[in-house]
Amino acid sequence: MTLTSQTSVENRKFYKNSYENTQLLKKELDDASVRVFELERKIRMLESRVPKKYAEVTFLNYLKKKRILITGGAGFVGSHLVDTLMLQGHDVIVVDNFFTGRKRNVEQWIGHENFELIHHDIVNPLFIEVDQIYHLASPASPPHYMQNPVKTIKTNTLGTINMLGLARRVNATILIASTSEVYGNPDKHPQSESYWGHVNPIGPRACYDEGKRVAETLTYAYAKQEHMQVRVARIFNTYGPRMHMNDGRVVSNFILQALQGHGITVYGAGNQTRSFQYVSDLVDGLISLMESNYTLPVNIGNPVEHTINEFATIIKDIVGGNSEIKHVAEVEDDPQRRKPDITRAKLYLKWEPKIPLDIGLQKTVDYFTKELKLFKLVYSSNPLGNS
Ligand SMILES: O=C(O)[C@H]1O[C@H](OP(=O)(O)OP(=O)(O)OC[C@H]2O[C@@H](n3ccc(=O)[nH]c3=O)[C@H](O)[C@@H]2O)[C@H](O)[C@@H](O)[C@@H]1O
Repeated sequence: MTLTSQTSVENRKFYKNSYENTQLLKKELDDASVRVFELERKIRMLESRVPKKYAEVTFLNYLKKKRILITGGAGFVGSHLVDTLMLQGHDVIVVDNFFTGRKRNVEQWIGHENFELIHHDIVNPLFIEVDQIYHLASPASPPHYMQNPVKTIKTNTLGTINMLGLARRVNATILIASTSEVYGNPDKHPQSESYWGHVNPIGPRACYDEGKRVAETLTYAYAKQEHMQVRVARIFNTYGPRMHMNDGRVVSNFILQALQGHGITVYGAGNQTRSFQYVSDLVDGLISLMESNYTLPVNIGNPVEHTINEFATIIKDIVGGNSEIKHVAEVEDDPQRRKPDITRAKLYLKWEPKIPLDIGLQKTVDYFTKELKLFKLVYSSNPLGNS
């Protein structure tokens, strides 16, 4: 064998060995990740056997402590409201059918003496004793509410009747979570509460838009006829941690796409606008409204408005990476401009949003980064998703 051919054999051997070593290391790393994941699961299981540590809640005497029902309390917004009201020291009862809500969102309170979780669909009547009701139950993301439009209408009509009936029976104050969607594709800008809206009653969004409009109508009919204490919050686009990975709304879609280096999907030309509020601002607004004496609808939203194109760039800049912004088909009846006029909230609730978009988005990006890591670990250890 010549010297050159001997060297090339050695080179091949060297590369083969280092390739095999890398593959071996990669496999060991993957196995270690799975083992860490399984150990974490075991630790969680063992921890569940020892008495749980809860965040410290304020002590309220029986005159100040309220029994508060939150329908949809295991959902994205509901669970943040649960946290705040629990920390304030109230008795909190969550009712959820877990269609879009998750036990995981409220697991931090399960077992606490002030907390109760009821698996129940509010389309059926509910008989409990409470002082206040935050009625949040309904899917809110367009792909979710359009998936079963009849159920969405039932939840917002029958469900609302049941909750108004409960409030009447026990003389509770009830807050209805309405939406900016009652303004439809608005021909007035920004939208104030006196605007009656521009809704297509037979379009794909109608199940939600009209469902919420009927919910408002029912609320004021009950208030007038039964002399009840009612509050109506018209909630504008809201984002933050605990949004579902499959939520389908723009904030979670764009962040997850940017984090994974996928194309950022702008629907249509991207000139449509939205104004985004961080979830803690919404929670403060809802509590201020409930505690006020104001009975007419109030917009709760952040008036800082962006086009969806601008929003895609903002998220891309925060996340970094190489995602491209790609334009895909527009969605039917997509509202073209949306921005709340919050004069009423400022005047009657002394409320306005505090969290700037960049701060709120950073917290949301951090949340989705963790969620994605967990999802990948679960998936790699159990690709069929069997439990
Ligand atoms: O986020 C919310 O709180 C609101 O979200 C929805 O209303 P919408 O404004 O249509 O919410 P998104 O689905 O997040 O869409 C916002 C805009 O982004 C666009 N979009 C969405 C998702 C996506 O991947 N790409 C994209 O360009 C949509 O076409 C739309 O113009 C709900 O219908 C409201 O009830 C709810 O208050």
